[in-house]
Amino acid sequence: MTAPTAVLIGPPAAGKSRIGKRVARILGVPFTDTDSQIVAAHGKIADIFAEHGEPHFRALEREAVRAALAGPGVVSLGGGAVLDLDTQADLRKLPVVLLTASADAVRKRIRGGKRPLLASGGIDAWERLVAERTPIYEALATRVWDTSSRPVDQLAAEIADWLASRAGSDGSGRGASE
Ligand SMILES: Nc1ncnc2c1ncn2[C@@H]1O[C@H](COP(=O)(O)OP(=O)(O)O)[C@@H](O)[C@H]1O
Ligand SMILES: O=C(O)C1=C[C@@H](OP(=O)(O)O)[C@@H](O)[C@H](O)C1
Ligand SMILES: [Mg+2]
Repeated sequence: MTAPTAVLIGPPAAGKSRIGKRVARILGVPFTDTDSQIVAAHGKIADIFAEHGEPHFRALEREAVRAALAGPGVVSLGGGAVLDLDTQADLRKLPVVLLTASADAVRKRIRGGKRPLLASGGIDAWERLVAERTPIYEALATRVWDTSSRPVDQLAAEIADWLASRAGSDGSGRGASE
């Protein structure tokens, strides 16, 4: 059965989409970003929230996550995907990389308005989301990288090295000691 090489989770603007893509390229495996899948099938995330509400977005997201986790390669999730209990159960069987970032680092990264949950509240809203979700992120993480003050290339190389070094260690990729 095909299983993802790794799944990237973490708060909005931690770098999941950008770093995940780079890790996949280094390893020569496919890359799937669940938000991109949703946008391709259903249109812009901000429009989905505005027209149908967050619960509808979460249902579309769960389906995109389920499909992505059934395939190979590196999978980057949206920041709120881990709120879904079925997704939490799925992630317990996989190598999960948690990307974190400080509020100072993220403040510069969240301009542009494509994240509806941050559209009015900015960095304060981000900090509230992170406080609520941190227990879930930490419970699911196999390993954590902080992206606040290191370049994408360096972080991606380290994550790819780590994944390559554990490949085939016990067949699950999840590892015994973490
Ligand atoms: N390590 C990093 N250093 C500086 N900027 C970064 C870093 N990682 C990501 N970014 C930038 O932050 C923004 C959000 O990155 P993105 O990959 O979309 O995050 P996420 O998918 O976690 O929301 C992008 O503009 C990206 O280029
Ligand atoms: O944290 C969240 O609830 C969300 C994060 C976004 O993805 P990124 O984490 O890739 O920004 C996107 O899925 C949507 O705007 C909701
Ligand atoms: Mg993303």
